[in-house]
Amino acid sequence: MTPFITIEGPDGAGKTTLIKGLVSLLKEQLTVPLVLTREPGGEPLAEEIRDIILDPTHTQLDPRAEALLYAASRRQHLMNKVIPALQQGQVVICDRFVDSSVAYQGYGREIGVEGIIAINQFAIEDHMPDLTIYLDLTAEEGIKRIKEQRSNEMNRLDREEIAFHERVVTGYRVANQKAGDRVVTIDATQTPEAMQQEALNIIKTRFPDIF
Ligand SMILES: Nc1ncnc2c1ncn2[C@@H]1O[C@H](COP(=O)(O)OP(=O)(O)OP(=O)(O)O)[C@@H](O)[C@H]1O
Ligand SMILES: Cc1cn([C@H]2C[C@H](O)[C@@H](COP(=O)(O)O)O2)c(=O)[nH]c1=O
Repeated sequence: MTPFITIEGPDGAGKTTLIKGLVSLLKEQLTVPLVLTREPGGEPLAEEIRDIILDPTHTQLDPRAEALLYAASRRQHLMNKVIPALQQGQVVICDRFVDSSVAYQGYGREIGVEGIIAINQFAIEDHMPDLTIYLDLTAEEGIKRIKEQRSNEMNRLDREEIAFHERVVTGYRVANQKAGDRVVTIDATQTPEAMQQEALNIIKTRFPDIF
């Protein structure tokens, strides 16, 4: 089976920027096809759920309803895009997956990790990523980047108070320590080019057979 690789990190850590550069490097070097996708979303119905979740006017969305919507979007995307691609021998790179729910809903919303893991086990069964690359940045730096460079595109989650984003970063770091070698951390204060090269090297070391 080809690998399922996820990219994680707090808002503004540089996931979108990293993925863009990494995908062009990978396309030159991989011997198998590559599918790039994202959560929430990645396929038509899941994208509709994304629009509901991230709409800045949906300020009344209940935290547990939000967690369930992320899990529903995840299930839909997993069944209709990720698993079929892996079965066809494609490498899947996904911008966010279940670790985001643990960090944002479990820690950020303070729902608790056990409940989030339970609803996500129902959603994903045993389909965990083979590798997760975590971009480590403080909440303050990530939100600063977004406010300075992308303030016209701030979604409902981006607009949360800084304490929420700090809990998200703490949550990621605690959860990563329990995840063993599935999660590899990259220092996201580096230049985009240095981060892309480091991510490429991590993937080459872990999955030499796809190059
Ligand atoms: N390594 C970097 N150093 C400095 N600025 C960066 C770096 N990578 C990305 N940026 C800038 O930070 C902002 C956020 O980057 P990007 O959209 O890639 O982050 P993201 O992790 O995808 O954010 P989100 O989770 O909110 O979608 C952008 O304006 C981008 O140009
Ligand atoms: C998958 C997932 C995402 N989130 C949050 C994280 C971000 O703030 C938004 C998605 O926006 P992006 O620009 O595509 O990163 O949603 C979350 O809270 N829980 C999740 O499971």
